[in-house]
Amino acid sequence: MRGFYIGRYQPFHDGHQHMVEEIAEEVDELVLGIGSAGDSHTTRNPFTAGERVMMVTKAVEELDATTYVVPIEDLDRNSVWVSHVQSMTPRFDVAYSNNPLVVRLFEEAGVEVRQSPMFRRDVLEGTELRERMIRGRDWEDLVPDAVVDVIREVDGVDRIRRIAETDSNGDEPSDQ
Ligand SMILES: Nc1ncnc2c1ncn2[C@@H]1O[C@H](COP(=O)(O)OP(=O)(O)OP(=O)(O)O)[C@@H](O)[C@H]1O
Ligand SMILES: NC(=O)c1ccc[n+]([C@@H]2O[C@H](COP(=O)(O)O)[C@@H](O)[C@H]2O)c1
Repeated sequence: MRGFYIGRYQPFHDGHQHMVEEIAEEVDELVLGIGSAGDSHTTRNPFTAGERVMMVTKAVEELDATTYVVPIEDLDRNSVWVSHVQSMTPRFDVAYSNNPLVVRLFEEAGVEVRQSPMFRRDVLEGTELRERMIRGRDWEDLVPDAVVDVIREVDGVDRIRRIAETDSNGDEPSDQ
């Protein structure tokens, strides 16, 4: 059986890793979708699709399940988004998500969806991690080691800080 799990992964953190490890116990193969692939260099989406491909590929290297990492750009039309996803990915039997819109779109398209409880959501949230990077607080213990390496390689913390400085009020833009 093949599963699909999509996220923006800005960045890929231990909550995602926890979910991926649980999913890997249920499936033989796993397709990881890098969502909003066209977005980068904003406070909400600082990392490029390529950088996120590196984070995810390295973080899941040790899993038993074969994994495929596929960047997927957003569409203006939610009603055809599932077809768009399916056109870009290996065929899958079940989709995993805790995002209500994603769950609804897959269910309406007749795809089985599995949800799971959030894991340590007080700290394991992309928004919280980006905020910590901007404010110079500890974040490294909340992501897989491979993700720390990638963020260092691309000088990601410096990028996020510079982007936040040039935003008018430092808040994340409500672009979604
Ligand atoms: N701590 C967590 N435990 C379990 N699932 C999580 C956790 N954090 C995110 N997820 C789920 O992983 C998927 C991808 O999430 P996403 O990349 O948006 O991360 P996020 O932490 O919610 O980031 P952001 O704060 O940037 O929106 C979604 O289905 C989301 O609900
Ligand atoms: N119409 C669309 O393009 C559409 C619809 C639903 C989800 N998505 C994407 O799927 C991903 C879902 O991941 P998150 O759970 O991290 O939000 C996001 O990148 C989101 O933009 C896109």
